[in-house]
Amino acid sequence: MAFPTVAFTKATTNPTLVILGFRRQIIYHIHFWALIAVAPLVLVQWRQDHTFLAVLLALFSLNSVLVIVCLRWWRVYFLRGWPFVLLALTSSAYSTAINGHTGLYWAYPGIAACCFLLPLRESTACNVVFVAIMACISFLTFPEPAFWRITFSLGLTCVFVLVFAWLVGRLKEELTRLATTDPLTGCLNRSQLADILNSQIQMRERYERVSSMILLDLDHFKRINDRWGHVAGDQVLKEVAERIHRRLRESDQAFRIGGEEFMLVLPETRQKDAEQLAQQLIGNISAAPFLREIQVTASAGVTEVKRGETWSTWLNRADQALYQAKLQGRNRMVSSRDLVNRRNGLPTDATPI
Ligand SMILES: Nc1nc2c(ncn2[C@@H]2O[C@H](COP(=O)(O)OP(=O)(O)OP(=O)(O)O)[C@@H](O)[C@H]2O)c(=O)[nH]1
Repeated sequence: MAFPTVAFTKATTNPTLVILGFRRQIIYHIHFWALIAVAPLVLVQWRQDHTFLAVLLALFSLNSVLVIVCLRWWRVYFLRGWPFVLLALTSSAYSTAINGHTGLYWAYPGIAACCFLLPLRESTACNVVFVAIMACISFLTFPEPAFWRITFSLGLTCVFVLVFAWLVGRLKEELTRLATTDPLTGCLNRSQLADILNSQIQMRERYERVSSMILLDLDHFKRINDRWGHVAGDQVLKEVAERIHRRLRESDQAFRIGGEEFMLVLPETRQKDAEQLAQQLIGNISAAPFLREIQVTASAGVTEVKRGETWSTWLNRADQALYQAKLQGRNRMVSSRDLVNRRNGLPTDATPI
């Protein structure tokens, strides 16, 4: 049987968006199948003169339709799972109180859905309260042996599904980490580069917040590989990343965007401060040899984001500055301001380290 699938994300290479797409699929399917199962019961309960229960189930079905429509046509989910959980658990508790076993059966899928719709802490709290309420109702409704069986089986279902949901959450985090970081250096890879640069551009457009970028490239890295071997080259890259991370702020982000090329995104940092940081990083890299004997230098291009530019033009300006640093003899930083000054015939302060 073919499941009703919905394209919740356009084809994307951003792992965070892919995960979000899967989450929406889960939410969609839970609401879709619950609607099919519960909608006919509105009529059944209405006919049995259980008006309050019929109203609860009608509200539940209405909420499911709303969520399905929002997800399918607008790809948004703003209800955060609470209406589903509250209506499902209240209906099954109330139905158990008036219908006995026929209501109780709905408690099990209700518990499972709760674990996937709410964050872990909220679903744990919600399920603990629900099992306690169901224990009270079954104590009053069923003989004592049945009360114990119901309470333990509901509790065990809770534990199983919570453990499963927790593991799925861990798996999701781990997959995101693996998909967004470079395994050698631990820096971010290119997968989220456009999103992160775009968010800095938006901060510039909306709130006049200034961000800067440093492109840092190791000099003559091919020679290091040729002379010391690829394994040593890998070790150098790893240590360069460590030296970079040691110097960065918590809010800064370091990407490895090519073999020996790093990109640093510095929120709330003006060009002048970014230039200083680039000089310090280049100094740190050349100051002490790697693996005790490998002398490494690096060149950098620095630029601040401008109003109205796209992330690719911003990156392009940094790239041109880096190119100039290489042309001017390497082991130095060139600022994009210098390029503009040079074009206008003004003095530049490209700084050899
Ligand atoms: N060990 C190692 N080497 C890599 C890795 N990725 C790329 N490289 C090497 O990095 C070198 C880059 O060489 P080039 O692009 O010519 O740059 P370069 O020698 O640093 O010269 P300039 O950038 O012009 O100073 C190549 O030899 C690649 O094989 C990696 O993950 N590990």
